Amino acid sequence: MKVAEPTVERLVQYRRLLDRMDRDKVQVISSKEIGDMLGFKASQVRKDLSYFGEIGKRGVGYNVDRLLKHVSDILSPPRKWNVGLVGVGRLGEALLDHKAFLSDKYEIVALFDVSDEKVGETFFGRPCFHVDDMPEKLEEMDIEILILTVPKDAAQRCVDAGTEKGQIKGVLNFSPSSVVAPPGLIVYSVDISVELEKLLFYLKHEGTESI
Ligand SMILES: NC(=O)c1ccc[n+]([C@@H]2O[C@H](COP(=O)([O-])OP(=O)(O)OC[C@H]3O[C@@H](n4cnc5c(N)ncnc54)[C@H](O)[C@@H]3O)[C@@H](O)[C@H]2O)c1
Repeated sequence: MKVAEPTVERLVQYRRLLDRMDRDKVQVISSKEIGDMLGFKASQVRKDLSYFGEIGKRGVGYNVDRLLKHVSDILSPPRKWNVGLVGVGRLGEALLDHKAFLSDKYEIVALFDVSDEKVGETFFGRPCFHVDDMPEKLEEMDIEILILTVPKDAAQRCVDAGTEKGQIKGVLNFSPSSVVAPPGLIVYSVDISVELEKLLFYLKHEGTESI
């Protein structure tokens, strides 16, 4: 099923909000309330949530607990993904140290680098291995996702090493370079400067509705 990226981004926001509501013991929530809190139209919320199967009843609202489970199941299967982070530099360490990266859906279990000062060390409780040992370590530690926080020129080599034994399914690429991926591998690139440019665009065209 092909789902547009803005829809997935909204689903992530729904899950965060519902998680908070659930912890606050809120039992029922309407599409209008969700929309008001997140800055979306109620019709958009209803459309997103019904796309994967009807769950709420018109005029009654959604049961928070059920909707949270529904959205969580859509976003990720009920399992925990092991993640490897490649490039333990400024950005890599900042990500490792951030509580936003604590989740029951994924866990960074191993680190990879080329620096003699880092290989063999432990960072925030995770062992750092040499990139040359990546194919074996990924298999051994059942890692299926890579986060790349390496310099631009190193990104392709890391993807190649990561996919050598064919078990990597997804790559979150922070380096400012596009990489060639074998068929079936999902590469998702994140660039804060691109996001800032998008923000500047919307500020320039004030009143343009963001998606
Ligand atoms: N996407 C974003 O918004 C964003 C923001 C900041 C930085 N970046 C990018 O993230 C990357 C890392 O930035 P940084 O400031 O942390 O750099 P850094 O120099 O502090 O860290 C890079 C790390 O990668 C390691 N490394 C180098 N070659 C490697 C290889 N072949 N295999 C494995 N590890 C290798 C280095 O030893 C170092 O530990 C850069 O490409 C930078 O442009 C992206």
